[in-house]
Amino acid sequence: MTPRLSRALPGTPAAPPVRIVHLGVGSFHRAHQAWFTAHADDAASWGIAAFTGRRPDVADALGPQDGLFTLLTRGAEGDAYEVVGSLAEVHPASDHDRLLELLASPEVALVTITVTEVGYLLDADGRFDAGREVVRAEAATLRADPRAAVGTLPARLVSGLLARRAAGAGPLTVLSCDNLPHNGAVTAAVVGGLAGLVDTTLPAWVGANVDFASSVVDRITPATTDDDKRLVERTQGYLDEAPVPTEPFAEWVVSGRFPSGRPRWESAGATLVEDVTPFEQRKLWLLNGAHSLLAYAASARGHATVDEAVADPVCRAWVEQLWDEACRHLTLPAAELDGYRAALLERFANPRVRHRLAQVAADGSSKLRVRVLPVLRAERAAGNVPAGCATALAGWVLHLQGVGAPVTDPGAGPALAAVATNDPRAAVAGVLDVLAPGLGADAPLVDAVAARLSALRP
Ligand SMILES: NC(=O)c1ccc[n+]([C@@H]2O[C@H](COP(=O)([O-])OP(=O)(O)OC[C@H]3O[C@@H](n4cnc5c(N)ncnc54)[C@H](O)[C@@H]3O)[C@@H](O)[C@H]2O)c1
Ligand SMILES: O=P(O)(O)OC[C@@H](O)[C@@H](O)[C@H](O)[C@H](O)CO
Repeated sequence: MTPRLSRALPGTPAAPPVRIVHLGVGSFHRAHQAWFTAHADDAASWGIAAFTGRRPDVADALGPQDGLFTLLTRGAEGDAYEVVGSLAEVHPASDHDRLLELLASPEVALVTITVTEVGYLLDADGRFDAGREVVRAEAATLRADPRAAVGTLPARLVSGLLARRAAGAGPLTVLSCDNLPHNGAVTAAVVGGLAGLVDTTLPAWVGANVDFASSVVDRITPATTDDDKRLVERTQGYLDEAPVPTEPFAEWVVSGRFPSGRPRWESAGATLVEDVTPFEQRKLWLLNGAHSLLAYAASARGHATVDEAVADPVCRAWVEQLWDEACRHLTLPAAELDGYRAALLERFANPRVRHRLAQVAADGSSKLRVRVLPVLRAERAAGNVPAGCATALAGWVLHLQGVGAPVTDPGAGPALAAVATNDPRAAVAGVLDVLAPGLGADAPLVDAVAARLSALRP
């Protein structure tokens, strides 16, 4: 019988002591932060206790494997396999007591996060949505009992910080690794916002003790398939219920103070900077902007994966158009941007990554605000009507109308209501207003998006 991957198998790495807590252990955390941590030259001192974001699936799969998983790195020419050992513990989100115990320990220096854009509970303007029912309910729960089990990211962090303050466990860094602009400041704002609703003395303690670091993260990591599991079993001779396919490229640009220390991630290739903004805009506007454009507009043309889409000259021209628009507003040197674009096209074209457009398409109502709207606003301020942005937005309208990738977006209610009309201009104006109140009154923009909508409709 094929053995299950675990630390009992010969040659597998030992579990390092836990000094990092991660919230939201999906595929990306394992391909990125867990991999960088395992490759740092002080990896033996930095173990991760990882918690799922909501459902227990990943903890159920990784528990019997002692946190080990196979990273399946899919180069254009072939695969490489590596057992990653930095996850020392894996817990379901429901194991709140363990989260509090860890955050109350002075050994724990860092909390890292990947809970998707939606997990931060932001409103349309990107601010903490303190008016939500779930926020009010979890604030009341924590006021009544600071150790009570809570489920949202802000509430889990606030209850953990209350436990840390009570234990006198010292300062801590909270490091967001989600695709959000200013992810450190956003995390500080959501934690500060909820902290004030729970205990009026907590925001000052947080201000003095918690370092909200920022990072730009990059590694294209599609969801695991059953084929990936079979491939690992066939080639590696063990069963892994949770291998992670990813691409060879990996980038991490980090800015923070790290008062209680951190792994030497730079020894594994990460870049430590004072300000992540130029890298953040480059990545979100070029890589993620193009991804979202393709997820909607290329899936409407019948494409299923990113590599198929960029092999289609029509889709590739849309991407180049969007990139020309974005590059007019990026501050990095032109030669660097040209190199970045060329490398991106190569990464997108990797036929073995099989990144499904339907996966990228999820949660468009949150993603488009940070990936496409900033470029659109900059272009309109410069007097341009950007055709690439218009294609991305027209693709989203079409997607909401049921064409192309399916809609998986709990926040799409108002946009779905806006597109339920036979009048293309009204649908476009309604969607633009949902994305940014007032944008639907921009007649030249509405005309451009409506024209693209007619052109894209199959
Ligand atoms: N996959 C990639 O290529 C990639 C690359 C760069 C950055 N990221 C970032 O990582 C995030 C996760 O990507 P992934 O590939 O690991 O996805 P995944 O589906 O494998 O994991 C998502 C994780 O987020 C949690 N989550 C989802 N919605 C949540 C919510 N509302 N509240 C709390 N937790 C929630 C899930 O429980 C899970 O732990 C992305 O949304 C993005 O911000 C991903
Ligand atoms: O992970 P999401 O859902 O935020 O976005 C889907 C992709 O655009 C994204 O995961 C990219 O592959 C990634 O940002 C590359 O580093």
